This record gives sequence, structure tokens and C-alpha cells, in this order.
Amino acid sequence: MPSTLDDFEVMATIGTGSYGTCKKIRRKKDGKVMVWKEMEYGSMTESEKQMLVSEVNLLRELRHQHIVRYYDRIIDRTQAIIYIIMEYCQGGDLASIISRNRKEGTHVSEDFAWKILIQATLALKECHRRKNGKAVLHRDLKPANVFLDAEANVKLGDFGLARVLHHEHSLAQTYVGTPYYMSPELVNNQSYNEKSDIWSLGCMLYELCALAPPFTATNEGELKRKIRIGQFPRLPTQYSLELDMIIRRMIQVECLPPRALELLEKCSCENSYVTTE
Ligand SMILES: CN(C)CCCNS(=O)(=O)c1cccc(Nc2nc(OCC3CCCCC3)c3[nH]cnc3n2)c1
Repeated sequence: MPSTLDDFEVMATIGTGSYGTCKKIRRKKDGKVMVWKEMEYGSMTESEKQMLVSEVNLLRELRHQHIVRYYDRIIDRTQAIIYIIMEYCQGGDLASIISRNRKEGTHVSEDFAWKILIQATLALKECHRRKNGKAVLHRDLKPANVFLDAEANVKLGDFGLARVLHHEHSLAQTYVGTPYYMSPELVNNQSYNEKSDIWSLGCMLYELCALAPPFTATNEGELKRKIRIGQFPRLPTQYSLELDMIIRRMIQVECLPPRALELLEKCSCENSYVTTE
């Protein structure tokens, strides 16, 4: 029996992203707390709607302890809105942690940084594991898309939605924001691939620790130049050389960054945080 909007009650609006609004909801039949993301599709062309359908179908296939679980979708054809129903992450997002640390002049611990690194890399490994020849790329890895559950375990969110967003009519096209995590492939107008996700993950982990992205600039041209050069400061000295080195491996221009699997092999000799899969 497909879900309908009446099966849920809205508890609160969590926020609005580049694709629409995210609301905290409760399923009436059992009280389970979830979220739904509302996306208007009225201005999409047929091919863009097809892309949306295929991205949502890909979300349905992603089942992993460190990826936000997709539960269902409801299509309201009268309002041309699709509601994507997903797992609620009680711990919020990393963007909120970074902005709080910036304000208070504090830093996440080394243990926390390793935990996020390993769990997010496990999530990417799962997505990049080719399923019938088609890897699922995130395409928009950033602190606002990395959530935490009640035990501060990573839940990677909003997979694939970025591709839907960058259709020519979407609001996201007018979405402002400097692309600090732009990978060398994108700087050189090459196609986005798994290693672009790893590059963005490295930039995100760097910002989690240093409270600033590795590459900053006042305009896109300067940012692209800095990314091509690929030099950035070491993490704050409270963080180990090992952590700095592994993040540096992910943000490498000359030789492409490692794949998720290579990273995890490297982590397993560094730390005992690697969760058993
Ligand atoms: C824009 N900011 C001020 C955000 C304020 C809100 N803080 S926060 O740190 O995201 C926060 C606070 C408490 C709970 C949750 N849980 C949560 N949030 C999601 O998306 C948030 C949404 C992402 C796009 C932009 C708008 C917000 C989820 N997606 C799938 N499961 C989700 N669980 C998040």
C-alpha cells in the first residue's frame, strides 16, 4: 500500500536546501520519526523528470549503515511536488558543528575526526562499488550533507540529488555559494568521477579540523588557480601527522587521490575505528 501525505504529521521544518524544504515528520501508524524533502518538479522538462525518477530509484538501492536511509516517496501531482521520505538524523549536520566551533574557538577531537573520515569513506566505498556497472556518485559532498545519528555516527545524505538540481531550470542553478570543494577534474572541465567525491571528502575533513576549507579565494578564478597549484596549510598542530597525511592524500592534484578502498586499507593500519562491515 503506497504511502500518502495523510499517513504523516509534520513536526517541524528543519531547513531549506538548494532543492526545497526538509521537514521532520512522524508516521502516524507507529510514531516513527523521519524527514521528508519536498522538491517541486513543475518547471522540469520531461528528461529532467526522468533524471529525478532515476536518481530517486538509485537512492532506494543504497542501504548502508553510514548512508541516510531512503524509505519512500510520495508524488503530489496537483502541486507538482515529490516528497522523498528518509531517515531522520538526530545529531544534525557537520556544517552546524563547524560553525559552532568557529564561533567558540574550539576544535573537534582527533578521535572524532578519524571516526568521521573512516565512516564517510566506508559510505563512499559502498556507493562507488559499481552496481550493474553504474557507480552512484554523490557530486555534492559538503558539511551540510553529512549528518550524525544519535550516537554521532556518520550518515551521508542527499546522494544523487545534486545531479537533479543542476538541470537548467532548477533553483539550484541560481544557488549562490563558492564551490570551495571543486575538484581538479571540474576545474579542468573534465567529467566528475569517484575520485572527485574523494577530493570533496578530503576538503570537508580538512575544514572539519581546520575550520576553513583548504582552498579559499574571493573569486572563482583565483579559487581555480589555487586548486590547480594544490598547496594548502597543514592541519592545526593539535592534529597528528598521520591525520594530516591521509587528508592530504585525498586532496592531491599531481597524482589522482586514492579510491575509497585504498584509503580504508591505509586507515586500518592507523586506527582501530574501522567498523566491521
Ligand atoms: C540550514 N541550516 C541552518 C540547517 C538547520 C538545521 N540544522 S541541521 O544540522 O541540518 C539538523 C538539525 C537537526 C536534525 C537534522 N536532521 C536531519 N536533517 C536533514 O537535512 C537537513 C536539511 C539539509 C538541507 C538544508 C536544510 C536542512 C536530513 N536529511 C535526511 N535526514 C536528515 N536528518 C538536521
